[in-house]
Amino acid sequence: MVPPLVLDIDGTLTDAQGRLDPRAFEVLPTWDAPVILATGKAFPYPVSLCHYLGLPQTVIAENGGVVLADGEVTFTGDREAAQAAADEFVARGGDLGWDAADTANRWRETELIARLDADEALLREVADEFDLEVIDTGFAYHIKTPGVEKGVGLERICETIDYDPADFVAVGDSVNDASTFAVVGRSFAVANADDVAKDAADTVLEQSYMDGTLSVLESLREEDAA
Ligand SMILES: O=C(O)COP(=O)(O)O
Ligand SMILES: [Mg+2]
Repeated sequence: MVPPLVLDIDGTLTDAQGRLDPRAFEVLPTWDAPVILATGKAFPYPVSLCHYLGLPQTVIAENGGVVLADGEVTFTGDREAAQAAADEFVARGGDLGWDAADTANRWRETELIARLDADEALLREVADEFDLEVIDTGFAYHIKTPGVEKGVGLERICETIDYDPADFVAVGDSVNDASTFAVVGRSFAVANADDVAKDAADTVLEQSYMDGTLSVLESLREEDAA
């Protein structure tokens, strides 16, 4: 049997611009074990991706703030505190960087994000005053509750499905994947990963983005066939 997978989305199943690599449609629907998408994106993004990939909806969104397994959703993280911090950031002259529709945040339930061209120093200063943290995933700054992590979300999912976190193989690219890497059996950072993810991973891959992820999936299939 191939092992279950917990896969980051941006930087891991995408290219550098965040566009989904179409090879995901070949390899993920035919994976013969659970595939969990674990992302910093808002809940609708991984749900839609599961829908269009034809995968069961088992997802970790908002860096662990939102978890869906077996038709049940759970939330952790203080969205109101994140909103208060964001309002204060704007009051002090900051700009989250989104247009009026703000599709990056409008469905967020446990945290908020700012564009990478936002004033990082001011964002960190304000977040600190609200006992929140700021993480830089390489795709956005997340204003989040400390302790809300993808790895905790995976542990919660494992309480409802018949697997242990240690059964999983993880692939990821950034600081928000380190907690996943800490609880799974085997972890891989793609070559484009940040230093935190590289340090946390068991293995740093030679290839970047989906090329790196596919190299892991191919070798897992070879191990299974051997
Ligand atoms: O939302 C982000 O900032 C990054 O998303 P990811 O966790 O899927 O890489
Ligand atoms: Mg990522």
